[in-house]
This record gives sequence, structure tokens and C-alpha cells, in this order.
Amino acid sequence: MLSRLNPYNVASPVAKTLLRQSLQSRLCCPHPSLTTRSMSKDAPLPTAPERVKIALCQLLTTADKEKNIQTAREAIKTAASNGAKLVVLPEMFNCPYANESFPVYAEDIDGGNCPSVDALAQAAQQSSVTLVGGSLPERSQGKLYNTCCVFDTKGKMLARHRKTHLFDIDIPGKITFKESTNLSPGDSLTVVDTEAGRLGIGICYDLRFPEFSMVYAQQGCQLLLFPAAFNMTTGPVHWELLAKARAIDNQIFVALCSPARNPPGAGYQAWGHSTAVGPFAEVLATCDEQPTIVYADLDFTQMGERRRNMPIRAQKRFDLYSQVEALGR
Ligand SMILES: O=C(O)CCC(=O)C(=O)O
Repeated sequence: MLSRLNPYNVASPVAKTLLRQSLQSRLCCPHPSLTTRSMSKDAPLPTAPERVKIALCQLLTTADKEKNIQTAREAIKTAASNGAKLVVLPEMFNCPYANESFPVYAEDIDGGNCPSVDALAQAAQQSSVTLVGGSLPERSQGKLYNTCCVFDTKGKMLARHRKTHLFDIDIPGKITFKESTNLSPGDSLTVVDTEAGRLGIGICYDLRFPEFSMVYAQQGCQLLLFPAAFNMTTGPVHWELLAKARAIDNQIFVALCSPARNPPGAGYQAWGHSTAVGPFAEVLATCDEQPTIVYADLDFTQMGERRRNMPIRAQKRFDLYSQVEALGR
């Protein structure tokens, strides 16, 4: 059994085996809202590494889809040549972040009409990296989603995460955005086993919901990855704070990958500041708003140490929290 004082120590070989067994048995009756990929009987789980070098590609998106795809390809190649094993792209990397753009740039992944997705698969394979392909507008059965595709080092798509919490906000005089005008929400959380570790995938606004990240931590994820595009109102105050909050809530690694900031006058100005945070809420790497690639070396064994030092998971008083859902409504 996992030690009560060390419930999260997924880095130890024994814990890894137990976690694997427990997750495999859970596959028989998975919770309908949780999608766990690459865990079929014929696809053995990749061995979780103890360390991984990640690259957060803060790309400048333009109205030219071809150009955006090419920019992504080049960044993936550069990141791999600098030793990154896991490469992450920003939210809506192939189009301007605007409700009017989503239907125009959308791709039908199931229908095979998806040049951006094909390019990502090829780039992952050519550079032999695990790729979390930011997000793009996906068209499926008459609906549009904000979708993140994850690829293995052979270019095979391991998972698709559809943004579950849509960005519908109104801060008068500052920012009003209603993603639900054109997009539909996804209905599942996405845990992906990759050569770079067990990943929990969210998109931007998903970061604001602590329960979302908590489920991923409970599922043994090592790293929470959020392609995201915060804005000039919430970015300065909430971006790093939220990354640190999710990291410290769950004693887990968190990384956020933003687009670079478009010039003043552009329809949407992203905050930038792509950032990786460790399980003690320490900023491991960050940047400003310019196009760049942020690299971070993650040592997953630190999660076990943090959780041993401060075993908050085992100390939780779930007996007192049962009304959280009712109170939240
Ligand atoms: O939560 C925020 O402040 C920004 C979220 C956002 O931009 C998004 O979900 O696309």
C-alpha cells in the first residue's frame, strides 16, 4: 500500500507499480468524466521518468494560419534541439483569440480535415518529443470546442482535451468575453500517460477551478499543463498566483504556456509570462511577454519529498467538506 504519510509518492518504484495497478483496475469502470489515455491492454504504460526537461513555446499568433503552423513547427524543432523532451504550445496557437476566428480556423479532427493537427503529429515524430499541442478550435458534429491534442514521440495522438470551463466573464470597462457564444464545453478531464510523465491537461480558464486540478493530483498526475491566454486585466494579478495556488494545493508541478503578446491595437492582448512552478510553489522558469521558449528541468522526486514533509493530502478533513458542492451553487 502507499504509505499514509506518503500518499503521493509516485516516484518510488513500489508506489509506481501500485499506482499502475490501481489505475489499470479503475479502467474497468472509469468515472465517465475522466478520460485516461494510453492505458489500453495492448499499450503498456510508459515508465514515468524521474526528471524531464520541458519547453513552453510562447508563440506570436497571427491571422495567417499557415504562418502560425510554421512558427509552431520551428519552435518544436528548436526546443527538441535544446534537449526538451516535452514541448508545450499556447492556447489557440493557430488563430487569433477571438470568437469570430474560431469557426473560421476550426478543424475537423475526426473527419481528417486538420492541417494543424497533422503538422503537430509530424513535428512530434520528427523531433521525437512528447507534444502538448496548445489548443485550436475543433469542429465536431456541428459544435465547436477549444481542444488540446497530445502526441507521443512517434506522432501518435494520445489524447484530446476539450476545454471544460468556458471563459465567460464581464469586468465592465476592462474585459468582456463570452466563449460560449461559439464554443461548447468538453465533458471530461484528461489524464495522459506519456514518456514525460503522467500529465493532467487543462486549458486556460480551467486553471481557476481548484477541484479540477485536485482530481488530477488524486489520479497520480505529476504535471498539470495549461495552454492558456490570460489577458491584460487578469494576467498581472492572477496568472502566477493561480499557477502557484494549484501547485501548492496539490504539491504538484504546474506549467502555463501563453501566446506572446500581440501589439497594441490587436483584438486580444495576451499576458504572456509562460511559467513553470514546482510542488513547493517555487517558480522554476518564466519570461516576459515576448516570443520565446521557456525551459525548465522538472525533478519529479521532489513531489514525494514535499508530500512527506507536509502530508496535507492525508491530513484533509473530507468529513467536514461534504457540503462544498451544495455551498458552491
Ligand atoms: O481566467 C482568466 O482570467 C483568463 C481566461 C482566458 O483567457 C481563457 O480561458 O481563455
